Amino acid sequence: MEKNAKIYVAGHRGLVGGALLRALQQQGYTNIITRTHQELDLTRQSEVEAFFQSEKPEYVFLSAAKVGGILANATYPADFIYQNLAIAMNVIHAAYLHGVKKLLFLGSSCIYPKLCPQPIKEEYLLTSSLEPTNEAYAIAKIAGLEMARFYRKQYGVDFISAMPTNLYGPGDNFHLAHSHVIPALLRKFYEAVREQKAEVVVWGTGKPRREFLYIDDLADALIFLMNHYSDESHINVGVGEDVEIRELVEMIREISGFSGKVVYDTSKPDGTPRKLLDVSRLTSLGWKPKTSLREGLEKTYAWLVEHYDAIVAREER
Ligand SMILES: NC(=O)C1=CN([C@@H]2O[C@H](COP(=O)(O)OP(=O)(O)OC[C@H]3O[C@@H](n4cnc5c(N)ncnc54)[C@H](OP(=O)(O)O)[C@@H]3O)[C@@H](O)[C@H]2O)C=CC1
Ligand SMILES: C[C@H]1O[C@H](OP(=O)(O)OP(=O)(O)OC[C@H]2O[C@@H](n3cnc4c(=O)[nH]c(N)nc43)[C@H](O)[C@@H]2O)[C@@H](O)[C@@H](O)C1=O
Repeated sequence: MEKNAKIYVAGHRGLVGGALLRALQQQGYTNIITRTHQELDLTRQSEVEAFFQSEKPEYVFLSAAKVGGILANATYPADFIYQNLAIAMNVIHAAYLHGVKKLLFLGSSCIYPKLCPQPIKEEYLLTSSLEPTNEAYAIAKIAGLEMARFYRKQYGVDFISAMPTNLYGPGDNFHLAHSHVIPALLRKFYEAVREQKAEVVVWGTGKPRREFLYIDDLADALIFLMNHYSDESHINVGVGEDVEIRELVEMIREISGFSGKVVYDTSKPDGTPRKLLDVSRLTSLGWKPKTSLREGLEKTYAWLVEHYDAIVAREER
């Protein structure tokens, strides 16, 4: 990407899009275009085509999506499949129609089978059944990455797909019911300390393992891929190591200073037992993450403490 190239970051107010915007600006990219969800609903085909027709972006990071944690995915499967299919279909097709030089589509490690061999290589896609709690979202994301691949095959366009592991960091969604595990637990422990609660409730058995990538490292990886990767296969983006949810809980408990009881609510789903990505394809290109889990959690906790009142006020509106 040339420093003055016209770059569209879709979903720039989200966790990923926000970090991408910061990283692109820091790296000296000067011509970035954005639209809020309210200004441009990417599920509306004619609006998306009109936007591409008038703006003619050269590069597109497709980081807009309907996103949520395990419970949101399991509770609203129709919303997850409809919105994510529509966004992928509309943006990828409009990018082809309007001559976008390169597009990066974002999926997620949940596209792989529930009981996949570990660590998960890119080629394990579609080799057995999906995890039921996020099947609808995974099917939409698989459709998106396959669409990018088929457009490359038929039309010769440079569309690539990245599959990140679970992400976290400043600017995440901290909603107690709809968010992912790290923002939910950071908030639960912070509130327990602040309100002197006796216990913190963690969902599931605590036995599943998850791999976590800090959001600024992801943004750096995505810009790296836009500049250095061009292949029909999607590519995994992660750190190559994972932790048990119980270990994560202990780290967050320590950071928060909470000394009460931790209770596991086993009526809540565990989800897939493990989804550790094989990141050798990415590391062999010369990219690796910089932020340890402990450091990333500390930074995100500090961010939450600073923004807690604003987060609560926004939820109450
Ligand atoms: N968070 C994670 O752990 C992971 C995320 N990913 C992928 O990264 C991408 C971004 O996720 P993340 O940043 O976490 O998600 P967020 O929910 O933080 O952000 C998504 C953004 O997309 C926007 N958006 C949603 N629907 C529409 C729409 N119809 N039209 C226009 N804009 C829309 C949202 O705007 P608004 O809020 O106004 O609706 C929001 O700004 C997704 O593709 C996801 O699959 C992959 C792996 C893990
Ligand atoms: C990124 C990824 O994210 C989702 O999949 P997930 O990895 O299962 O996501 P999660 O972060 O919500 O949970 C991870 C683990 O943590 C446990 N857990 C404990 N306590 C809380 C808790 O308080 N909140 C949440 N959300 N989880 C908790 C929880 O029970 C589970 O065992 C999908 O949206 C999927 O589509 C996707 O792409």
